[in-house]
Amino acid sequence: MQRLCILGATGSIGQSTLDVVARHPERFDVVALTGHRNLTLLVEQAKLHTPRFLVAADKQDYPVLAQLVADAGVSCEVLAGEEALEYVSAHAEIDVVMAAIVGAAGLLPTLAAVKAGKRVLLANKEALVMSGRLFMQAVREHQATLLPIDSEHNAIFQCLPHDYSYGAPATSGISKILLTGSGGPFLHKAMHELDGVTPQQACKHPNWSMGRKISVDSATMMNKGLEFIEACWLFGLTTEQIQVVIHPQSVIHSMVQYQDGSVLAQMGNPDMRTPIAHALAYPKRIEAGVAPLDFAALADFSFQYPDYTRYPNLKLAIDACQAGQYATTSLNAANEIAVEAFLLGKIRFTQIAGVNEHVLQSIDALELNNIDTVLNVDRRARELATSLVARWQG
Ligand SMILES: NC(=O)C1=CN([C@@H]2O[C@H](COP(=O)(O)OP(=O)(O)OC[C@H]3O[C@@H](n4cnc5c(N)ncnc54)[C@H](OP(=O)(O)O)[C@@H]3O)[C@@H](O)[C@H]2O)C=CC1
Ligand SMILES: CC(=O)[C@@H](O)[C@H](O)COP(=O)(O)O
Ligand SMILES: [Mn+2]
Repeated sequence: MQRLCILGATGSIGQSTLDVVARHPERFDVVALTGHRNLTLLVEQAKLHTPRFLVAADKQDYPVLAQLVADAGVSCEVLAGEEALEYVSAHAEIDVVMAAIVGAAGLLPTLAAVKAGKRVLLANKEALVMSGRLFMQAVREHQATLLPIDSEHNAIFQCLPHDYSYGAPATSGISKILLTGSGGPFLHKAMHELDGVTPQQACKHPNWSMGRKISVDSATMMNKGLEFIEACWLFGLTTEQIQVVIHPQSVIHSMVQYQDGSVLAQMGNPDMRTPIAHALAYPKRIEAGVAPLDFAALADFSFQYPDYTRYPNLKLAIDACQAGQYATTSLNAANEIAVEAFLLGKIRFTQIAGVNEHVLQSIDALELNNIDTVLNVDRRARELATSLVARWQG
C-alpha cells in the first residue's frame, strides 16, 4: 500500500490523480489532500477518499475549511498555511507526493518532499524552472525518487534506456531529445489577429483539458519553453541536445533519437491519467481509464519546427536556459504575472511576451546558490512585471 499526499488535489492534475487512485483502492491510501480556493471540492474529495489530513494553502482559510469539514461530518485533521503544505508533504506517514500545485507556490512544498526523501511525482514544472540545480542536488543528497508527470517528460523517461546516465546522453547512444508540442489553439491563426484573442480562446486547448495558467502557456508556447528548461534539469541535457517539434495532434508525447537512426516515441491519447498511472505504479503498469489509441482513426500525423516570430516566448525561454538560473527564475515569475494579467483582461495576449522580455532585460545576473536567493529573484521579477503591467494597463 502506497501512502499518498496530493499537493493541488483540487486542480486538473489533482483530480486526474484521484481518478486513477480510485481505480486501485488496494494499492493507494490517500493520506493528505491540499487545495487553495476550491475548498468545497476539497471537502467533497475528503468524503470520498477519507484522508488523515486536509490542508488549505492559505492560513486565513483555516476556519472556513474547519467549518466545511464539520458540516460534512468528515473526520480528518484540518491544517492551513504554507508551512502546513510542507508539513504534510514531508510527513512520516507519506510515501508518495504528487506535486500538482500550479506555479511558484509549488516550489517549497515540493522541495520539502524531496528533502524528506519521498517518491515525488513532479507535475509542477515551475519548481525545476526556478531552482533546477538546487532541486536536483537535493534529490541526490536526500535520495528522493523523482518521476516526471508532465506528459512529454514522462514520455522521454519511458523512451530512455534503463541504465541512462544523467547528463551523458551520448554514452547511451542518444543524439537528440525531440520535445513535442501542439502549437496551441493559435497555430494557424493569422499573426495580426493574435493581438485580439480572448482569455477564453487562449484557454481552449485543441487536445488537452488543463488549468488556465498552463493553457495560456500552451497558447504562447511558453509551456514548451518551461518544458525545455525542465527537460534540461530532469535528464541533464544541454540546450543543443533538445529540439522542439510541433505535432498538432498531441498523440506522440515526445521522442528520443538514437545515433543509429532509431527514434523511440511514446504515444497515447491525450489524457494525463496515462503519465499519472505510469508514475504511480512505476516500474509496474496499471489500468488508467484511458481509451486505447485507435490507429485507423488517426487521420493525419504532422510535424513542423516552431516559428519564433509566432512564439517569441519559446525563444525567450531557450535563451534564458542558456543564460542561467537567474534568468529562468525571472522569466517564470514574470510570466506568472503576465498570464494572470492577461486572464484578468489587463493586457493583451501579445503583451505577455513583452512583459517577459522587459523583465529579463532588467534583472541582474547573479548566482542562485540557495533557495532564499531564488525567492528574492522571483520577488524582484514579480515587482518589475507588476509595475510594467500597471503602466501598460494605464
Ligand atoms: N493540467 C495538465 O494537464 C498538466 C499540468 N501540468 C502542471 O501541473 C501543475 C498543475 O496544473 P493544473 O492541474 O493544470 O492546474 P490547476 O490550476 O487546475 O490546479 C492547480 C492546483 O494548485 C492549487 N493552487 C493554486 N494556487 C495555489 C497556491 N498559491 N498555493 C497552493 N496551492 C495552489 C489549486 O487549488 P484550488 O483549485 O483549490 O484553488 C489547484 O489544486 C502546473 O505546474 C502545470 O504546469 C503539467 C502537465 C500537464
Ligand atoms: C499535457 C501536458 O503535458 C501539457 O504540458 C501539454 O503538453 C500542453 O500542450 P502543448 O504541447 O500545447 O504545450
Ligand atoms: Mn507538458
